[in-house]
Amino acid sequence: MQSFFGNNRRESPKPVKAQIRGEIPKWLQGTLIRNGPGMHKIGDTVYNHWFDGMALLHSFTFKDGEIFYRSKYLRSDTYRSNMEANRIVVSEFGTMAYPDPCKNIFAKAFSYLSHTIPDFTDNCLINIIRCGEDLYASTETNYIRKIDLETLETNEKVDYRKYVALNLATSHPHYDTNGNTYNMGTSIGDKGKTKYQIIKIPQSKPGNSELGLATPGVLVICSIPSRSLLRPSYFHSFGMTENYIVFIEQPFKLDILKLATAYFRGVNWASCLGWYPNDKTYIHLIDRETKKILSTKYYTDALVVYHHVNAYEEDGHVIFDIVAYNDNSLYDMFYLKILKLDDAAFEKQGKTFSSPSCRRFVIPLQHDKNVELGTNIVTLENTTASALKEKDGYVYCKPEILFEGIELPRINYDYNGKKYRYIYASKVQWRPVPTKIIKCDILTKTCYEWREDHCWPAEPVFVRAPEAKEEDDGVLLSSIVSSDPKTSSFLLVLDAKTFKELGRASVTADIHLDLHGLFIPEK
Ligand SMILES: CC1=C(/C=C/C(C)=C/C=C/C(C)=C/C=O)C(C)(C)CCC1
Ligand SMILES: [Fe+2]
Repeated sequence: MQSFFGNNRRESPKPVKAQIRGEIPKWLQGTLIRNGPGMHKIGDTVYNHWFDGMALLHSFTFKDGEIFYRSKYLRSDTYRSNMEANRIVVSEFGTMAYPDPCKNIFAKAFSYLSHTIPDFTDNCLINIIRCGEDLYASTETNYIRKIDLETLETNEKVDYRKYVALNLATSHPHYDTNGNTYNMGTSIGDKGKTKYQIIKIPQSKPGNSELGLATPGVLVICSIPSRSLLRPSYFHSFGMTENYIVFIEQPFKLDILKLATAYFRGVNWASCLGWYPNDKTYIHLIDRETKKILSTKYYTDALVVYHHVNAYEEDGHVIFDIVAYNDNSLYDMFYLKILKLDDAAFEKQGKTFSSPSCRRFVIPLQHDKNVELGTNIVTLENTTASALKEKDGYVYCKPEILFEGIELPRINYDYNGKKYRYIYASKVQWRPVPTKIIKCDILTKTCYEWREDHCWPAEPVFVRAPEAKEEDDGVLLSSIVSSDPKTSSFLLVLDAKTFKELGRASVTADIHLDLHGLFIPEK
């Protein structure tokens, strides 16, 4: 496990033909493009955290029964500056960079003061997002980088701030069936206010290089005032049903004053995230039509969620599923000094971290105003999730635990915002790194697992079969990194219904453990 994480991966900018074993479905035409950290050491300087590494894009292209692999480092401004200096000169999530130490002290003093709300990095390493025909590499700052699907080359640098007041934006947008993209972010201290913004990016006409320039361009659907001006909640994703946006304002907060002073306090951005276990977690439902926030104050106990799984409406309830933790320790687990521990030490350390559970919340949209305080106002059948009516318009919600130990959840996205049955995810046991791929059947509560020795699977991506009738008619794609020097890494293709292996495509290239990605079908 040790060597695994911290070493730099070589890019393979030219297509590498994969060695195929088994039967890859002929209908599978298109490109799986994914993103993740690939370079953790620059010159003599090393990043502290796995989420700091230079973004390495990679892709598997399925064409007429053949599969080609390629990978290329994102040529972000950060990448270029670091390469030019042959050391880390731009700060990331877990690593604060300082100007050349031998620079005179005035330059240093000046550079300290110029880092109030810092100009964040454009090392977009987390995901790939679609705006109409255009693809962007994304992180959680205000920058995204347009990329070329085929060559993985880096194009325009786009700053959300040019279109909308956003200092941070998630890497987990949603898409509607008309090709519009929805995302959420945080506007810090604009006009003295801190608020969460839900934006809609209409699909840009092909060739428009700027983000969603199609008229009317980026739209703010709704602004949600942060409960705290200087400590807005951190959030990594959100939910969307046919009629509602689900936003969870959790007690895992970004301290703006700490953020603004981190630079000359010599600490990293990660240390500006704070966990407040005695605070509540507020659940906001925003009506997509009226753009209004529902007035009922739904809340639950303190939790930390990174990934929403899905959300839908049924019989006057909004049901949403999330992968949640009982504290904020996950991000601490990804410091490279932890990930490089040998297995025994890692296992001891790993057990101190809270593990994920997939939790279902059921939120009644209406309820009889006269019911007794303390009444459970969930009227939906066969769920143990509850919502207790309290005074002053508060409703205390408790989830049903669907599954334990799953992360990086994906679904058949045709069912996003709709009642669904299957979750495809990575299974993690006391270590954040996925060791198995799993299919969870919400109806029967049964799971199927795939694992193999020395194999480290990525988040499984579902691709629907052409004449799909059922939700799980399709395949699952996962790039599997092999830690056995005698075995090449490979792309695994599973039948999503039977969870049986259909085939695998071995690649003699340096495949890295990545974070998230997308399958783009051949047009
Ligand atoms: C640089 C930077 C940030 C980066 C956050 C990152 C890079 C988060 C990555 C999260 C992942 C990969 C989660 C996986 O599930 C913040 C904290 C938003 C704000 C300050 C500047
Ligand atoms: Fe994520």
